[in-house]
Amino acid sequence: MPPRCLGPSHLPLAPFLYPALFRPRSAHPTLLRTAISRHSSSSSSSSSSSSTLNSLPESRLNPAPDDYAAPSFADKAELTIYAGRGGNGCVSFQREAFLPDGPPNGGDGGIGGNVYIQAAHGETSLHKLARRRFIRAGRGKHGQGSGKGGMRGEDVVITVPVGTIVQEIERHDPAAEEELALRAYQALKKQKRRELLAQEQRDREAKKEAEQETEHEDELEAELEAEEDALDERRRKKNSPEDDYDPDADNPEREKWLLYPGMSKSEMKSAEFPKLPKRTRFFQQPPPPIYLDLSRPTPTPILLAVGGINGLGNPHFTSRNHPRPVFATKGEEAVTMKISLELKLLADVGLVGLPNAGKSTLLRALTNSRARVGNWAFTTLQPNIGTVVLDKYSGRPNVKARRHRYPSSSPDANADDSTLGEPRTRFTVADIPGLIEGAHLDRGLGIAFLRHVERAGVLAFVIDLSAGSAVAALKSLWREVGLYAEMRQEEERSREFEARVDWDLVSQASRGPINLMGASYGTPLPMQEAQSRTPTLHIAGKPWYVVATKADLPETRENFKELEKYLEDVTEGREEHPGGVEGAWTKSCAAIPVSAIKGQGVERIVDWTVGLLDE
Ligand SMILES: Nc1nc2c(ncn2[C@@H]2O[C@H](COP(=O)(O)OP(=O)(O)OP(=O)(O)O)[C@@H](O)[C@H]2O)c(=O)[nH]1
Ligand SMILES: [Mg+2]
Repeated sequence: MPPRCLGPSHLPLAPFLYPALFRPRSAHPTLLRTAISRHSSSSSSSSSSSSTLNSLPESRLNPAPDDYAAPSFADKAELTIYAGRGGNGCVSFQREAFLPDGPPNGGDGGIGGNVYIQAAHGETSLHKLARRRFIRAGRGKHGQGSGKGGMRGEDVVITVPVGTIVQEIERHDPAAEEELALRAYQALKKQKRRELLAQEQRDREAKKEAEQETEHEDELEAELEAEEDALDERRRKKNSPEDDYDPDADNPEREKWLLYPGMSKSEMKSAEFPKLPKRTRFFQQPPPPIYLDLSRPTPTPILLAVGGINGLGNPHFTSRNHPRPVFATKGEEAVTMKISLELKLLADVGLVGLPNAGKSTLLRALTNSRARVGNWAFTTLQPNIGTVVLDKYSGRPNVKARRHRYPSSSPDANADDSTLGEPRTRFTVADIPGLIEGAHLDRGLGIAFLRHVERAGVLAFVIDLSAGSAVAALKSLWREVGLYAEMRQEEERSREFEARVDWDLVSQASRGPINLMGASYGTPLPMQEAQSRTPTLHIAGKPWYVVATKADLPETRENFKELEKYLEDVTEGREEHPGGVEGAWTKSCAAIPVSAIKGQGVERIVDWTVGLLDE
């Protein structure tokens, strides 16, 4: 269905909104009435006082410079996460009256807690996580006497906003390191044994030769000499550092044992341990590097770092050789990981414009936002998100919409169940700081904020009709956006990380936390692959339109006419796309004249946007 926009006949607007220039589309009277009543009530309610900045009365849409709400916001955070280590096993024996040598009854330690991550609606910023910096899961408690097992360490779930990208920076996995140390030790041991055997062989051969060469007369003398030599040799070997080598002394496995408290050092040194039982973690640690693109709410938490294995109590080691084992095993150290979180807000519409174009005023006019407005460049320093409510819960939605889908989801992927198939009741609008020429080179407030509109379903270019040629402004904005998109694509291509979330599997998993690398989930599917396949055009492939704002100001009409003519040419193919991108979306390029400060014309934006989102 084509985007809908209200025709001039339905709009009791001032002549500066050029109704004759606006292309007629199907109208939606219900929406119109509510939208108009909302804005007229909001502007009339506060028309008594007057603003110091312009001649218009102070209102919600023309607020005083200090009338704004600035919620805390951070779109980047770096966290160090610590999974909990496992609790130690306990060495203990039953003691009772008339039972001096009771059986072993040491309890097992508790398993360490895991660290998970989950994307949820409702979260909009990473500032709390950025302040925390460290996240620790609970450690498993040690086992106790009388067979008491230690408590399991508490799991931690990191909740992030939908649209967060998680990247692993570094990790320390003691279990993997231990495994390496053990392998190195076994290789060394093998080599030593081989050397010893070779030495013995050589000695035997030398002795044999000496025996053959010796004459009968001095046989006795030679034998004595040989014996002396052998004795010397043995003495020399004994004093040599090589002979000090005790194959078991630096066995890394010894480190894993825990001995009965109060045992002397020599006892500890001479203690003989059985073979360590082979144990695996209950959850498998996802292999490095982790890369997650949480562009949809995750129904269940995703595992990041696995807690350590618990130690075993001494009853596990009772055997014929060790009827009263005075040892237990220690709990395993757990994974430590450094991750970076980057939030790309997921709004349906992204407002892109030069500084002071009127983006924040437009956001205020469209939504209940209290974004800061000021007559100077870079009033907005952080992205603002507002929600346009279409359904007033008065029975049926004001705008009939089909399905609400996430813009970044691939067509065949299952979206979050809670939002699929529902009529559209709202959409979100992101207002970002203004862009200046060279923004893609990080000039002005730079590209840092362009990523917030990168994922929007629709782009709205907000252009100030009173500030020079609107066509030139549009071209310059598209140039910046296009160059940014190019840079992002380069980045994506050279990215070595592979995403590892299989969203289909994630949505199938009905309950319990997700272990991405668990055997039951099979080979992980690189989600990024699915995503990078679709947006070859990246931002240029998205539907867009122009909001020509400040239309109430004098002498803006010609500028708008020129803009509209230009956009018509772009739609018809007579002019190339303003960003010069081949194959970019030019299906129905429209310019909507508005006076955001008076709340006039903004309802057209709502209707047009819904049309584009549902296209
Ligand atoms: N006359 C008129 N003035 C407007 C309109 N919209 C915004 N303004 C004024 O333009 C100035 C800038 O508005 P903002 O909404 O702060 O502009 P912005 O694009 O968010 O600016 P930055 O955040 O700095 O990029 C303010 O003084 C507004 O009152 C409009 O429709 N008509
Ligand atoms: Mg602003």
